[in-house]
Amino acid sequence: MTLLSLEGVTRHVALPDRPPLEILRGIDLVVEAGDRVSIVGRSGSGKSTLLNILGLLDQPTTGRMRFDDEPVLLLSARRRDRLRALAVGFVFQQFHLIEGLTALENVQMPLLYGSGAHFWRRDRLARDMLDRVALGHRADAPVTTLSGGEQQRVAIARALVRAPRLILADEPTGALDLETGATIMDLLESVARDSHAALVTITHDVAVAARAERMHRLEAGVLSPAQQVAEVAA
Ligand SMILES: Nc1ncnc2c1ncn2[C@@H]1O[C@H](COP(=O)(O)OP(=O)(O)OP(=O)(O)O)[C@@H](O)[C@H]1O
Repeated sequence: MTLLSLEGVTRHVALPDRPPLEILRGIDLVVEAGDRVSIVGRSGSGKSTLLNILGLLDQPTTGRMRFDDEPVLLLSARRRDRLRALAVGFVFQQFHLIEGLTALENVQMPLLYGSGAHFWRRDRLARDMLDRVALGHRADAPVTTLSGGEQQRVAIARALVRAPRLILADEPTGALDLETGATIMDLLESVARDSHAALVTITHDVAVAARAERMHRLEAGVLSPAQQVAEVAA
């Protein structure tokens, strides 16, 4: 079942006294439910711009995009925000945890704005998620006392606590050493698989990209499928 599809998607930015900047050009991409996809690109290739579109944070300038069979460009901003909150979990390079809060409170954050059932069960749901990332014993620790790898595990628990159908991971291992990064990818893939969520990883790290079932290369705003690691590394 197709979760997300983009057809001929572009993103232009208006610049004063100059023609618009074409950041993304003719992007075609299909993400199936439970898929594992990676997108590799150098700095400035348009990765963040594409991630914002995939995560319903920004709109394409032109083209077609469907999320869960809904035409994204025709949705109201309110409906799009709701769809994002329900269906998308984000994992970032710099974790983006709230420093004054504990691990448990961070994981509960997305549940504060969810349905009543989520809200009232937030303690149990967040503790279960922390158990799944093997951090149940640190639930009450302030996140600032955790290591980088542990903080990323909290961020993964937070991204998954509302059981999103799409997880967007933006350089998820970028702030971690090699070994911790590999452990984090193992964990991210396994919790995504258990939750039947599709995982789209955006990275410049070819080893991380090669873990996906399907690789793509983004170059100067053009996305192309890559069969082999050598194609994304080139
Ligand atoms: N609002 C904007 N106004 C002008 N230029 C922009 C704007 N947004 C993005 N760009 C330019 O578009 C290009 C792609 O930006 P984007 O942030 O998507 O790249 P990226 O691949 O994520 O880069 P990095 O890996 O360095 O974060 C860059 O050259 C950037 O400077």
